[in-house]
Amino acid sequence: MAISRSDSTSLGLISGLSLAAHAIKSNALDGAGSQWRALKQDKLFCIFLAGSTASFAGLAAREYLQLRAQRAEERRLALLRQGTAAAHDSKTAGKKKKQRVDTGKDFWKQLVFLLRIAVPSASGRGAQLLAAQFFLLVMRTLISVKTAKLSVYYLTTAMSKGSWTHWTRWLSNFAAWTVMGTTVNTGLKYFESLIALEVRDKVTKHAHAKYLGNSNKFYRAALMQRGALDNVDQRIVADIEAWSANVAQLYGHSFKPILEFSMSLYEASKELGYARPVALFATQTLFTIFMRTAVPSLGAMVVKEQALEGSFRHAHSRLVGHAEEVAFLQGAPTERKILDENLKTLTGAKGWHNLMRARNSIAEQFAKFQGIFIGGVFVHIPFLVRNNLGEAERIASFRSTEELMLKCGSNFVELILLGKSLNELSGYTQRIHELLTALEDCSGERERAGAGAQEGGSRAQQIVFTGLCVDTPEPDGTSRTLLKDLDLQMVAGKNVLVTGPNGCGKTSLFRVLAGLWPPAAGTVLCPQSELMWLPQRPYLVMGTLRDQVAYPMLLGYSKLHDRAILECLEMVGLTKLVEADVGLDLTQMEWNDVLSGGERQRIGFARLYFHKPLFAVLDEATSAINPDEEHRLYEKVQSLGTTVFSIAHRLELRKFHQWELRIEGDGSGKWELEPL
Ligand SMILES: Nc1ncnc2c1ncn2[C@@H]1O[C@H](COP(=O)(O)OP(=O)(O)OP(=O)(O)O)[C@@H](O)[C@H]1O
Repeated sequence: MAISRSDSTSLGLISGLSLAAHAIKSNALDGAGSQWRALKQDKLFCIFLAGSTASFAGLAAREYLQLRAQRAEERRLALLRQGTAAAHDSKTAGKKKKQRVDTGKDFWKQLVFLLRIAVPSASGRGAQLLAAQFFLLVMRTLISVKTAKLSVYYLTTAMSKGSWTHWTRWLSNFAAWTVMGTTVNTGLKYFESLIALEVRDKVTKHAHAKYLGNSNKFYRAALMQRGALDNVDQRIVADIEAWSANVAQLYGHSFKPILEFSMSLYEASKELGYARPVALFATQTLFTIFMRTAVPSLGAMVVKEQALEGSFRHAHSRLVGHAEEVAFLQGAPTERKILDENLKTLTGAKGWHNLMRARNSIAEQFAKFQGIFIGGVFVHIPFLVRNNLGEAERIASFRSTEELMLKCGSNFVELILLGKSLNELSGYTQRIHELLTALEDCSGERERAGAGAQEGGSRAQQIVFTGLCVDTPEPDGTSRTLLKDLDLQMVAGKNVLVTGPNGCGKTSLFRVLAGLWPPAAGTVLCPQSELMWLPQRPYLVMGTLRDQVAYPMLLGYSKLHDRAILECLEMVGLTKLVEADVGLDLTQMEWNDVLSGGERQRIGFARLYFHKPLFAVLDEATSAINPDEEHRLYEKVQSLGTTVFSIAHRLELRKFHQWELRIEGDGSGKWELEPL
């Protein structure tokens, strides 16, 4: 390694370039000719060159034409569906609403917001993992930079001089590198997966806390589309996972190139000085900036793809959820068509984006190869013109310097490509940020301002509606009046039967009572913890038979309340479900699939008997049960001291109630209360 710095850098940058230009000019014909001769001699190479060029260009062109036609067809159908005027409106509204997904100021703000959730403290597990990863990253850089130069130098010297001493040095260097490199690389991969998992865990739990925390936000976000969120499940399950993996990867892949670049540059500058490398990277930066202007935003593509993935997944889960109804109606062909349509839209969009990405890739590859080309010119020239070195020394010095410059160059390209990864990340970041902020305020103005259902205190023994108005909650302002100025006081022991035509607002009244819908006006006083709702199709939780009865308590395999639960099952005539060997531990993958409609309603009553609330809303809760059994179930409710609101169309139920609240359902919000 005997080249002194003054030797190597004595050739000026401009004079070096002019020497290179002169050499290219006088040898250009020879260069092209040698390429042509090489091609002519290698027929196999020519066949594969022609084949790969034709298949890439041909297939990409066919894809382009097909996808363009499909997109045009989709636009035409959208216009037909919405009507030209509506389509125009939505198009302009879409334009207005369309947010630019890029790596600007908003992205960084959102990213910091999410990272604070993922790594909440400097001493937590997340921070510890990041610190450990940092040590490994620096270690890998040290190994790769320090050993690369030595390794290439020893090997080239060994080969050019036929020196066993240098070859043995290379061998021991390589052996040490292999052991350290394997350990460090494995550690890096392992820590990256741990970081991704930790980040996912933290952000998902945060989303769960918002989604399933107080005030039933999951109901408002998922069912009532508050916050205009599409596919909340997709965002929580898939987007957070992809975002976490991207963040973990980006952390590792941003440190490495920065460190390796600076260290390789420092080492290479000992041979080349700084002027050439700086000129090289300045050219490459300018070239990349120029190419960038032509490529589309990856973030926007990610946003669209994830939304379409969510819709496709949603279409599948709807089929799973309604498998029996679809099977009875023999709707399989229709469902298949719906699913295939969803898939076509998804693959169409992804195919189009892949074409855009290919365009992107051409720009990147160009940036990379021109870097190698210009780098080559800068690094080769000083060694080409230097005559004061022996052959072996010249080759060894050149190879080790070239190796460092190549490392330097590839890290520089990696740094520039970080922009692309950040761009992809911005898509996920936007979707998750949207989710969290929408959940934060999906209660909406009216919910926050409205009186809602007020907790009446643990000792309150009554439910009081005062001047209550109930409207349908249409977010676009087209709500209808269901109930107006309802004044009703419900005291213990006085059951109320709520009647009226379909869609008049019977269930809606109790949605307001439970605090799911805000009242349009008036107030509701209700001991929420003493109120239970039995719908027509009771919800069955994933878990044991005991969990079905104890819900919302989740007992799992605890036998603490087994006696009470068995009694409740006996009262509703469901002891047949308790199998001798497993008892209440019986677990089903999906309870809805194994219980009949009547059995599910009986589980609802068993739940009511188990919890013994002061008040219960029975919403068509006995519609699948025969009248004799219905009678027995109602008597039991009364004997437990639970006062009920019943919504029912069957007149036989009147005898269990003291009052009837009749809702007109003619849009005026009128109602009548009569003693029975
Ligand atoms: N999430 C919702 N968003 C907007 N409107 C809704 C929503 N849920 C129900 N509605 C509307 O509110 C009205 C009252 O519904 P509700 O379920 O209270 O009727 P109901 O009197 O219980 O009817 P039924 O006897 O058929 O069960 C219906 O017209 C329905 O379309």
